[in-house]
Amino acid sequence: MHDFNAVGETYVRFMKYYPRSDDEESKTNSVWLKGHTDFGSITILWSQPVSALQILSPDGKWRWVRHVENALVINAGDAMEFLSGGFYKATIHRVIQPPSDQRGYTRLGVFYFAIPDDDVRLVPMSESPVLQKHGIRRRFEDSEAPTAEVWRKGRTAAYGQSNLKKAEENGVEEEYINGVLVKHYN
Ligand SMILES: O=C(O)CCC(=O)C(=O)O
Ligand SMILES: [Fe+2]
Repeated sequence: MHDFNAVGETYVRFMKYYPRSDDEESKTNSVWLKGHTDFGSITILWSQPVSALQILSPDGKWRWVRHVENALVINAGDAMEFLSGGFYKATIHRVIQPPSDQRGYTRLGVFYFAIPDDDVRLVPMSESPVLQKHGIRRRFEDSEAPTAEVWRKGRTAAYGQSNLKKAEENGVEEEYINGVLVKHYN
């Protein structure tokens, strides 16, 4: 599934966030990267001291991911949710302006995005006794489940391009990618 010799797009990203002006912050509501899920299986983030990453908790509150020295933060992604039949939910996370005592620093991010090999079909591992015990939630009929390649290309192509429709109730932006509802949380 994550075979070193197979074709796929597992990658490492190194990213620097520079402090923004008050004008930029007010135009973007202090959101640096909108709420989203990553599309691979897991993402490994090196914990680093300038807080900015938040996750959306099931109670609807955004919570800071606290820095722990030398720790790794692991996010489950879409592929993990599909393969585990919903047992592991893709983490909804965002990046916002750091708390006031940490503003003014350049923030470094180092991320490892593990993505299943291109030819892996994202169907639940229904032979797993754990999933059988907890129940399997399918997002697609197995016959229509996308491969990792189709899913990652769909999600990548959609970045910044699609016309997002604001959902009436809560202001969450939504789009369909290969028949699956993808949400962007502000
Ligand atoms: O900067 C961060 O801590 C997270 C970045 C992120 O979520 C992403 O690049 O997908
Ligand atoms: Fe992310």
